[in-house]
Amino acid sequence: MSHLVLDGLTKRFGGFTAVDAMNLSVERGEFVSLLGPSGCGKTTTLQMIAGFVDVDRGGIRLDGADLVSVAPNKRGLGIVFQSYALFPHMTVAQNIAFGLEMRDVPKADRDRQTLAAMDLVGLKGFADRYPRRMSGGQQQRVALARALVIKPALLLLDEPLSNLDAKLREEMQGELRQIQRSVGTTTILVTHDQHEAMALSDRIVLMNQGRIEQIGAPDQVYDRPASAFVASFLGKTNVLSGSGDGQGSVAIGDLVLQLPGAGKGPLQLAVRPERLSFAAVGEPGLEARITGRVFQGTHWLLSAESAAGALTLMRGNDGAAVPSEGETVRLRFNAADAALLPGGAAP
Ligand SMILES: Nc1ncnc2c1ncn2[C@@H]1O[C@H](COP(=O)(O)OP(=O)(O)OP(=O)(O)O)[C@@H](O)[C@H]1O
Repeated sequence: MSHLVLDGLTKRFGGFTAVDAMNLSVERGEFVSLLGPSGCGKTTTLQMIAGFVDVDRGGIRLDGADLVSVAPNKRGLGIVFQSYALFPHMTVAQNIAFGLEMRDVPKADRDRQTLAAMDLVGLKGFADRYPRRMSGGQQQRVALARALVIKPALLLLDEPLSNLDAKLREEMQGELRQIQRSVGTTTILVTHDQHEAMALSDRIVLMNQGRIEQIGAPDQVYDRPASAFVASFLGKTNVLSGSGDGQGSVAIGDLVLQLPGAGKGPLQLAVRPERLSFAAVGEPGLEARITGRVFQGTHWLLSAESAAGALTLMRGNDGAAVPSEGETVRLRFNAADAALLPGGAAP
């Protein structure tokens, strides 16, 4: 049985549907991210799981038992928000121990569990510190320890790292993942940051306008986007126009690829910039004119125009010549690196 199940979960605000019949099953110990643009319904979904927003239709089940009818404070969930929401008048240890106190855990056990939680998040020795004398990263560790110390059935994280600067955020991502693995708590993260979702998650739920566009492991949604929306939201991608012969052959310029499942007539393919390379002399390719190039340290990002559409490609900074603006190149890619987008293929 899945640990957490959302079954046709729906939320409306007036006439507006913020979350539209969402179905999702999360396994025990899984780290799942809800990812999508602002306003797509991520936070509303998380808030329904937490019990802070009422469910209009559909169900939420934890270990098979209905969660919707359980009061928010009885759901036994650990929650960390973007704002640390620590009690300013309490020390780190008091902040962390608060949930245990509410649950009438005896003092000796409380102290032991609080110390263990501080250790877990790397805050050993901070017991008597007050939150205002701590950095943002440290405060967020306290919030995480406070959420985990009650051994929650689920850990709900709403943009927990977005107040931190880029370098610290990256460090904390690694730590958060490690901590989650070591405690094994089923975790749902809300984020609009694709890199964060890819770095942390076992699976990503890509949302758009209250609906799920795709669910899959990070490499799966990145490499095999199910829609043009997913392809463009998750990293840079090229949407190229081609034409199918109805028998699995697709022509993109002079390049002909075998793509089983491709229909007849005009269609669209998503190809990542890093999967485009230059065709060898005499090899068929898609002709493209370089329109710009930007140096990024480890690589160059080149923009180009072709008959199949505008595109972006990458060249590693490995000493090889990089074409200049105005130059014409011929590009190729493998059929395995192209994702056929729905809607583009005529029957
Ligand atoms: N209490 C409310 N009353 C009316 N509309 C609401 C309410 N809460 C959310 N909404 C609307 O529902 C939609 C989904 O909001 P939600 O906060 O879930 O999006 P989100 O994906 O988490 O976005 P963000 O990343 O900006 O937080 C938005 O259009 C929002 O304006």
